[in-house]
Amino acid sequence: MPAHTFQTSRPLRGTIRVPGDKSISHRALMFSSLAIGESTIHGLLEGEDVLATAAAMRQLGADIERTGEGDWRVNGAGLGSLLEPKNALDMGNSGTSTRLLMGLLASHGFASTFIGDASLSGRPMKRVIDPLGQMGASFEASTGGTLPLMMRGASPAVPITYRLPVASAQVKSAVLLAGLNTPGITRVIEPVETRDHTERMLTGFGATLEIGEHNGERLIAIHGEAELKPQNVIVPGDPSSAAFFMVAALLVPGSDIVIENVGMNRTRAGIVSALRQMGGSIEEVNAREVGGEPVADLHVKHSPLQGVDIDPAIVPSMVDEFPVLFVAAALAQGTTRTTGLDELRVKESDRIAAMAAALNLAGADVEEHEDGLTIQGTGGEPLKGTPKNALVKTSLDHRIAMSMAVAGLVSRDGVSVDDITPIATSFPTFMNLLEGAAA
Ligand SMILES: O=C(O)C1=C[C@@H](OP(=O)(O)O)[C@@H](O)[C@H](O)C1
Ligand SMILES: C=C(OP(=O)(O)O)C(=O)O
Repeated sequence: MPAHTFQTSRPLRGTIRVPGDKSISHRALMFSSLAIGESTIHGLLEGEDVLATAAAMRQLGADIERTGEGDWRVNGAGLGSLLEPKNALDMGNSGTSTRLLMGLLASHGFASTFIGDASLSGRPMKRVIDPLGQMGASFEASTGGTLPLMMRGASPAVPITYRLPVASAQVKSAVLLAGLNTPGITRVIEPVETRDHTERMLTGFGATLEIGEHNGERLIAIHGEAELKPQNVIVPGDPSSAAFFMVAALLVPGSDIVIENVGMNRTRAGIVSALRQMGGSIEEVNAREVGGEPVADLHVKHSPLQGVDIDPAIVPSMVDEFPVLFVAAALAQGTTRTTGLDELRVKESDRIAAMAAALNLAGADVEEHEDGLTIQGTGGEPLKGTPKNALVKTSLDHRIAMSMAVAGLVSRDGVSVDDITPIATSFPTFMNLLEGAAA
């Protein structure tokens, strides 16, 4: 467990690029593995979560090769031709790998076992077991529906119409991926829109999807027994990773940076709106489309921030960015109130409790509620930092580690975190980029 102390930073300057989008990288590997023939992927995130997906797709019969930095080549066997895995599929720390692959394999007629680390083994899987069970898959899971878990897929599976009980792109995607190899039409109703990479990318790979409306809610229909065609995928930079540098540059006096090539998909870009609402100067330059996704360079300058009430309707479009938003709020002028964050309690850690504990330890004024935090900001004064010999608990959660790294940049005595290894799950170049930007 390598601990690390993050100290006051010089201004962040220059132009940086964050690694490829994690959600898109997982899907690029999965969908390429289902297409017959050779796909290429450029800008793939080479973080541990995505590497877990690559390893699993290899176990299922895909031929996957790294040809250069972020460049990958995939030869897929075709939908329905995946092989029964000989060993358990090790999903590491990754909820996305687990839930999307469970969906995909639910309509393949063989058994697979899913295992993961201590964090992933505590996360709820009933949310995918329920709809996939309705489609015909059967399960042996730990009591409470957690990993380790054995699933036997159904062949043929039964198409269903499923209304999402939680706003989750992972659950939506699991059902749609199960629908790919299911005769007929599988439908998902989404009361609250979540990230739409699965819909966009499956369409790009040649599947037939219809997006409509049902009683005012978003309806996605996928035609089963699809034939996917190989693609050249270009992965845009991850807005969830860029968020750490946005907040760092807003908070550290004198900062002025450009973060190039950041994905600005409407269903992901809530953090930019929220930080602007707080008074942050974030300018979108050179807006363009890359690989079917909107992308821009973000010019971020140090700004005094104001506390705000965050509208819970924005939550799905920035669900992973709340830990670092809490850090921005801790340095803002006045009170920030967040609500509707129940889903944060079932991420890699309970991110509401973990950030309340971490920020309070670092000298912030944070009150925890059932579904959010209320934070009294310092008005730009540095946080005190963690007391001597006290460490922030990161609980196998990369986003807690990186958020508290940003807090350390604006602290008097530094912020010490107990373990920085989880950062490699989503952002293996974080430490180098941070050092470079503040050099
Ligand atoms: O579909 C995806 O790629 C993801 C969906 C979100 O999870 P939920 O669907 O559980 O909210 C998000 O937190 C995760 O980092 C990636
Ligand atoms: C929640 C996250 O990922 P996952 O669910 O894939 O573990 C995340 O990256 O913040």
